[in-house]
Amino acid sequence: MAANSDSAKRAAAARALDEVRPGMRLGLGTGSTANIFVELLGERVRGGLAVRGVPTSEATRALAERVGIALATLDQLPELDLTVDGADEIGPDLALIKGGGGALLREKIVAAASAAMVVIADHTKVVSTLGRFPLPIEVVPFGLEATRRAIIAAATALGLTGDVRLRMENGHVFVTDGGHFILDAGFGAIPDPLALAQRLAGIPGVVEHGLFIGLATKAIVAGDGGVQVLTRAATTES
Ligand SMILES: O=C[C@H](O)[C@H](O)[C@H](O)COP(=O)(O)O
Repeated sequence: MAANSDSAKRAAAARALDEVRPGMRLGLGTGSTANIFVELLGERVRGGLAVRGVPTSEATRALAERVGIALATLDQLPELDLTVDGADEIGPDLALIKGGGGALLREKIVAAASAAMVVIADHTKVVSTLGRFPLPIEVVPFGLEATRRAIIAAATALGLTGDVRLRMENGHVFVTDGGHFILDAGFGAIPDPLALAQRLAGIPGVVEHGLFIGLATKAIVAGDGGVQVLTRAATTES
C-alpha cells in the first residue's frame, strides 16, 4: 500500500501546483506530502517560476533550499498568499489534526498568516470525525506533568478519555523546532473539536495544539478514484 499512498500524495501535491501563481508568497508545509509539493515546486522554480516561500520547519527549510526555492522568514513576509501543507486527518468543514511530524506550531502560525490554505493528502486522511489519529499538543517542558494533568482534566470535562503520552524519538524526548515537547493525546473520536480547542488554548503550558479549525480553505485528496477537491462548504470537484 505504501506505493499507492505515495502516488496518491504525489497526485495531490501535483494538483496543488495549479493553485500557485507567479509572484506568490507561499507557506511551505511539513511532512512527507508537503515534501513532494516542495520538490515539484522546486522543479517549476528551476523552470522560471518566481515565488518566495516561508518554510514551516527546519526540515522544510533545508529541502526548499536544496531544490532552489527562494526563501524568506515570516517576519520578512508577514502576509502570505497561500500555504500548502499536509494533514494527519481531515474532518468535517475541513477541520484538521496536524502535528504528526511535530511542526504544528509553525504550521499554524504560517497558515493563519495566509490568505488561503490548501491541504494535500491521500484519501485515507479523510475522516467523518476527528480523533483516530492521536492529537499532538505542544507544551513547554517546565511543569510537564502539571500541564499533562490539566489537559486530561479539560478533556474529561468534555467526556473525552484516553492516554496522553510524551512523544519520544529514538529513545529521547522529541523536541520541536521551538524547543518544546509534544504530548500525543489518544482521546479517540472528538465530536466537538472547537470546544476541545478552546479548552486546550486556556491551559498554561500548552503552547499550541494540532486542531486546525477554520484555517484550511481547500483540501486536495487523492486515491484510487483520482483527485477530489474538497472545500469548506463540502462541495466536490473532480
Ligand atoms: O507536523 C507535521 C505536519 O502536521 C504534517 O503535515 C502531518 O503530520 C502530515 O504529514 P504526512 O504528509 O507525512 O502524512
